Amino acid sequence: MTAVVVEGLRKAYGSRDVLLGIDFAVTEGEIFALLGPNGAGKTTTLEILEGFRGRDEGRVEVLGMDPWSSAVAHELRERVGIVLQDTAVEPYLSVRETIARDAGYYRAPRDVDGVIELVGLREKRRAKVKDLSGGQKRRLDLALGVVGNPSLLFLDEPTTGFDPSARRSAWELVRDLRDSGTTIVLTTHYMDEVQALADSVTVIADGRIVDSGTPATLGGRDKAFARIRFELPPGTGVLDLPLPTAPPVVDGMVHLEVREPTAVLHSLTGWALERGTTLGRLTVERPSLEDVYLEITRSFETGEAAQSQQSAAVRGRRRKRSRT
Ligand SMILES: Nc1ncnc2c1ncn2[C@@H]1O[C@H](COP(=O)(O)OP(=O)(O)OP(=O)(O)O)[C@@H](O)[C@H]1O
Repeated sequence: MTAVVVEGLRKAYGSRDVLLGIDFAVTEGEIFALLGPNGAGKTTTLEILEGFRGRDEGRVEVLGMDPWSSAVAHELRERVGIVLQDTAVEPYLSVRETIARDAGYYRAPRDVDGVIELVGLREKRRAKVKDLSGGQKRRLDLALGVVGNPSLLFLDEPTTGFDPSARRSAWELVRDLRDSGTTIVLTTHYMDEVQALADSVTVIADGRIVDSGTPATLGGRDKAFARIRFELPPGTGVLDLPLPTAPPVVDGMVHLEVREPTAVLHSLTGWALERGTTLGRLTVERPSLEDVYLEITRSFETGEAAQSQQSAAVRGRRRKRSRT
């Protein structure tokens, strides 16, 4: 089953085309990551899916509904959770009061104390919102996104400002939500977050989809050459190595690139052991998700710095949830 369908989606702000006909689908029960450089059009896409922004062209379905149709606004609010980059909440309410108040807006909310536990704010449940740290405030945002027990959850850069251990807990929470059947659409600039969480990934740049796949296959990562590096054992030369051709040696390290490293490693390590020696500082690496992401988006980065500043400047205005 498909939770979100986007086909031929186009959007312009004035004369500036921002989405140039994008297509993607989110399968029910998966964590779907929408990635792209600053100004690529991710927030615009999310806002269209969330029903905060209209589109110029294309088909958009969220849980089988058109998010821009006012007839479904109530149903969408019941079934879709949203964690924005910064949610406005009453500063003088306590954490528990804030969550309990939001819970009251839903037909079948989660248990308030259960949600507080889930996001790790038990110690802070009586603290006023204004006294929370940045990371604790983001946890509260997360709590407000899930308290309605949504079947689809939008997470816009959910762990920005979290310390490493809070990020791990947030990842666990997101996985738990997915495992309990919630579909999750995530945007983030952290590739380790994508690697840890995403079932599928779509990269958008300059208003177009430029690649999609899983964290393992994006950018042909699974087919990329493996890089093997090791120190040439003392008293040996490259020609002694059990390899068809002599590999390059840079700063005393042998550099090899092979499609499938198992057999090569087997003969190299066997060769070293037979000689009673080792392959010092041996590493085997494939390109990381960050490497392939940077490669995919490299050509789109130029000229985006100015756009990104513009993007930050307009964010405040757009995040007021007005329908435009
Ligand atoms: N309300 C608006 N009016 C005019 N231009 C806008 C508006 N909102 C966004 N833009 C422009 O549309 C482009 C896409 O912006 P968007 O915020 O969707 O990108 P993004 O991928 O979310 O970026 P970031 O990673 O910086 O959050 C940017 O060039 C931005 O300046």
